[in-house]
Amino acid sequence: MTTVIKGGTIVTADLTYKADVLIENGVITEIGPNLSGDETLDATGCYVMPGGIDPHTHLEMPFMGTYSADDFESGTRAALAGGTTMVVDFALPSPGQGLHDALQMWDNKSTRANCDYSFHMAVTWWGEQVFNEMESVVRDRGINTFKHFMAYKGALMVNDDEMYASFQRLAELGGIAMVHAENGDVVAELSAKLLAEGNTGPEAHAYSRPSQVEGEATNRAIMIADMAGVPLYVVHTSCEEAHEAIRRARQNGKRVWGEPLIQHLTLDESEYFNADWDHAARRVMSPPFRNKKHQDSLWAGLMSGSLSVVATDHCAFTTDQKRYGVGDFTKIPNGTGGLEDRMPMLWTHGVETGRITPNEFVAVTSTNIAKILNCYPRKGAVLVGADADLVVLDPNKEKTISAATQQSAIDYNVFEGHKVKGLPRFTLTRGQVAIYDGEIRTQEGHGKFVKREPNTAVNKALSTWKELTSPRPVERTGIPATGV
Ligand SMILES: NC(=O)NCCC(=O)O
Ligand SMILES: [Zn+2]
Ligand SMILES: [Zn+2]
Repeated sequence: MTTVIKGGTIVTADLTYKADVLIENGVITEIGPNLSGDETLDATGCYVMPGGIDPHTHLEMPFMGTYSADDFESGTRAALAGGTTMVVDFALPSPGQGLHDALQMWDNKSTRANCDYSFHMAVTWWGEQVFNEMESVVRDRGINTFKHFMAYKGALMVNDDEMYASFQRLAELGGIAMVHAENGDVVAELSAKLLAEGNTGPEAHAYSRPSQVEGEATNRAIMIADMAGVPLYVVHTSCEEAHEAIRRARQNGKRVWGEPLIQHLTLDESEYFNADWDHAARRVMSPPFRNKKHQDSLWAGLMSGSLSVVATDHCAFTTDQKRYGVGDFTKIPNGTGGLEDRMPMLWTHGVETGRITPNEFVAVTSTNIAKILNCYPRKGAVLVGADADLVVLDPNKEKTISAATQQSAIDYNVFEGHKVKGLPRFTLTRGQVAIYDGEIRTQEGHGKFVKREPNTAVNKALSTWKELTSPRPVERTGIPATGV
């Protein structure tokens, strides 16, 4: 059975051209004019693009005394409805738990996925077992990215010595370090002070995490990664201070990538000052939403290339779950949704406004991610031989975002009421049409795990450079006799 996508304009990270796309057994087999197949998808007036890759999700994650509400079934259904065809979730060992043990739990949950997925591994504690298991996680399981939380003190946070040890290990293994960059010690101090002064509401979450805590931690992680000789990926970059650290590091030749979220690009801190407790608490996430100055910085980073990708950090909690934090903002589960909305929100606020081009849109939602995480060109490409993970985006299709019509399991949407233009006419996951003109045709269990090899070109270049410039003894001709 073959499928042809006919009459559309192909938009990739570097090209825009008219052609049909032929798909057989889940992969692209031909691109060109006048193709035909058993099934035809009419893409007239549409852009045919690589499906989105969301590099940062937390599906059914145990966190802050509960589990995030979207699992691999509802989460990947939401993803496909919005044009995203692959998610990368974080396998999170609890303190003392082995990495393979945690992976087993994520393997069990992910069997329900509707689209392909991969995992990042989190380093939530440090010891010989973690050091040893990292090797087989990279070599046997095909996971080359390891996240370190510099915040969530007393829970997931690791200290600088642990981070440095883990980064060095990753440099040896050809992996990539990731960080949640916030100074967890300062956040803990500020939170305790705010609570003691009677600041218990959701707005205090934002007060407890000013942009300086993120800027400091981002810069610290960059310097530690540079000393360890490992490439660094900074998740959910939300502010100018963090962006500035990334921008400066990149200009100085360091291998660093920054990942803004669609929430930080389009929603601001005024949400926390809403008089309705539920409204504000539903938007509690770390880092918190910022002001317009920070948003402009993030947009400029995407336009100039100092920031590389756009994610969601999809970690959705219901209103009831958010209410665990009534009377104490530190108990509000941190996280917001966005899987269904990332692509349409970015198209609307990025492409429709002229802030980014359609090709840049493809780069930051898909191709750059596939290249950094090392699954390109199987993913993130419209090329013969690539998986047929595609979105046929209709630039004239509009909707108003509403929890009433969303795929996510939660009872609200942080983008509620936002009008978006640029929606999938079709979304294909390895050739299977999962979204057909608004109709959900997802298949639970269709998704497969995507292995990602270590030692990317960036790893090789960085380790070559580090080796070349490493400290070595000076060769001297005349060495004086030992003094008495
Ligand atoms: N971001 C957030 O608030 N929740 C998800 C966990 C994390 O990435 O920090
Ligand atoms: Zn985080
Ligand atoms: Zn996250």
